[in-house]
Amino acid sequence: MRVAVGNDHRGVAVKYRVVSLLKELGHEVTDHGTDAPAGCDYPDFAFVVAKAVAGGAADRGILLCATGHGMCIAANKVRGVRAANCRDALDAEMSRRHNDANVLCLSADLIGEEVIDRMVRAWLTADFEAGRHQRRKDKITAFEQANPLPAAKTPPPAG
Ligand SMILES: O=C(CO)[C@H](O)[C@H](O)[C@H](O)COP(=O)(O)O
Repeated sequence: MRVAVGNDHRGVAVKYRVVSLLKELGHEVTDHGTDAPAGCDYPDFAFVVAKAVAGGAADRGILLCATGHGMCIAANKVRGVRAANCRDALDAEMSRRHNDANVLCLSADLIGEEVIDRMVRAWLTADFEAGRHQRRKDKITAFEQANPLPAAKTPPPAG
């Protein structure tokens, strides 16, 4: 799978671990995150990854910040993105099975490394169940199409 990854300054170390795991699992990774410890702004990275997924340049996205909340809020502003901020492997798996989440948001501060590994593995292997969940997903898509947000502009360089 082609996986776009993004992070702010709080997610640098965990990003390296996630990128390494993704490569080990055979995925093609594009790292859109910062490598610098200097404070920066999570929306700059969330929008790049979300647009890569929504536009088809990536199959999935993974975003990391201190809690995952900021990344998740920002990513879900991009039409076609279904970002889920998850805390454990079952949570991540359910975001795929019921919600067809295409972006996984992770907390770099609140989740242990081993749990993050399990989450990434579970999220990448779980399939959308469709069925009744397809109807609900379709309602979200229809809402997005009826209430379009303005297209996100390319964010300025971080820093
Ligand atoms: O948006 C967030 C929290 O809801 C992200 O986790 C950010 O990483 C965090 O807010 C950054 O905080 P900092 O004090 O500027 O490092």
